[in-house]
Amino acid sequence: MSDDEVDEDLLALLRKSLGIGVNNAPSPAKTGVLGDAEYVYDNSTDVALDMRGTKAAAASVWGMIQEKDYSTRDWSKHELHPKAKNETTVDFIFIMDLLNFSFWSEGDETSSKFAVEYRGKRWTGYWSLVAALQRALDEGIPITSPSFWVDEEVCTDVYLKYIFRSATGEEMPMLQDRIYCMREAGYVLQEKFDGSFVTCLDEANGSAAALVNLMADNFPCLDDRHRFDGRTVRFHKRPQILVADIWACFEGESFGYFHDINQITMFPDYRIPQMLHCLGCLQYSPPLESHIRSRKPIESGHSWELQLRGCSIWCVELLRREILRQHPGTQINAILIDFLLYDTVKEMEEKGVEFVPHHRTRSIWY
Ligand SMILES: Nc1nc2c(c(CN[C@H]3C=C[C@H](O)[C@@H]3O)cn2[C@@H]2O[C@H](COP(=O)(O)O)[C@@H](O)[C@H]2O)c(=O)[nH]1
Repeated sequence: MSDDEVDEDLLALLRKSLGIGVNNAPSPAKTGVLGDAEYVYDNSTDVALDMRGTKAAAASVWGMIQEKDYSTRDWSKHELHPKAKNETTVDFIFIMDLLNFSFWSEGDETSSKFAVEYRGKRWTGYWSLVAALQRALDEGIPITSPSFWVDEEVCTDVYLKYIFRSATGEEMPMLQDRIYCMREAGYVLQEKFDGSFVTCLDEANGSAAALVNLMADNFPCLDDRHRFDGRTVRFHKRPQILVADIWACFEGESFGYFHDINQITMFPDYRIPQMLHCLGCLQYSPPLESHIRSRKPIESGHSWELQLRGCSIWCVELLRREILRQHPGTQINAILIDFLLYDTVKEMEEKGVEFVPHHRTRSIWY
């Protein structure tokens, strides 16, 4: 723990013991990830939100939701997403989101990036992961079983390299880190949760926030927290998208029931900030914009990266509030806005739309 972390905790302890500031404890909405995102937004110097752009974007996001009749049902419509509403699908989503990070290629867009051949198609990005998992299951490999991940006799690194083999000359980015995540998560599930993620769901007892915290507290490779401007900020992108994927897949029923699902925020990755900039919601300072346009890397934990992630979370929260203001009573949350933005940016990319590039931070957090 660094010095200023100790000071902060000591201060909190002192305040509590003196009864100072207790009654102005942060409102429920301001604790957790959303509160941390707002703190980053309030203290950002290289990323800003354009209020006019955000207002206009709220109208177009609402229009897209209406036009597509977008809902949790869309999750299962994706060709590669599992369809069965049972425990095997929960296991699939766990390994999928455990490894759901960093698919962008070091090369420029023309180079042959990592791709997985499956069902006669070449899948890239996030879909390359989903395709590799489905392909492994088709080949009779128990890729969703934690007991397989920890059996280093059978599930060797070489075997995993085969399982995640590429259809191009470029291997899966951060493969060794992914293998490490599988081993670590496998041991944690075996030692603490009877070898199954369903036990974690049971322990969370229908609370999305409890499940996110349980994952961040027990799975170090999911504990997506960083130091920003003298404070620890939590983004917890993969625990949150895991909860969201289960909620959407099961359409809020059975394993997907969470009474507090609306506490889940946007998932700060590298795609949505790009889309929010394209929509005119996010603005970059000239040095940051030129850095991103020239595809230069930004180190994990750098202030620029944390500003991009934190301001994106806060931006989607403002989009959600604006949609609710324009259309009171509508059933919309940060998850559906996020999913829609991701799918839209991928559709636009398919159509060859030119974007300002996404930022390039190599990390296991997203
Ligand atoms: N914020 C957010 N980030 C998302 C997704 C998804 C896919 N979710 C599916 C489930 C429901 C939705 O309808 C989607 O069909 C992947 N990612 C992240 O993007 C990056 C991959 O980008 P690219 O290399 O271009 O595929 C990587 O960090 C990955 O973790 C999302 O939905 N939201």
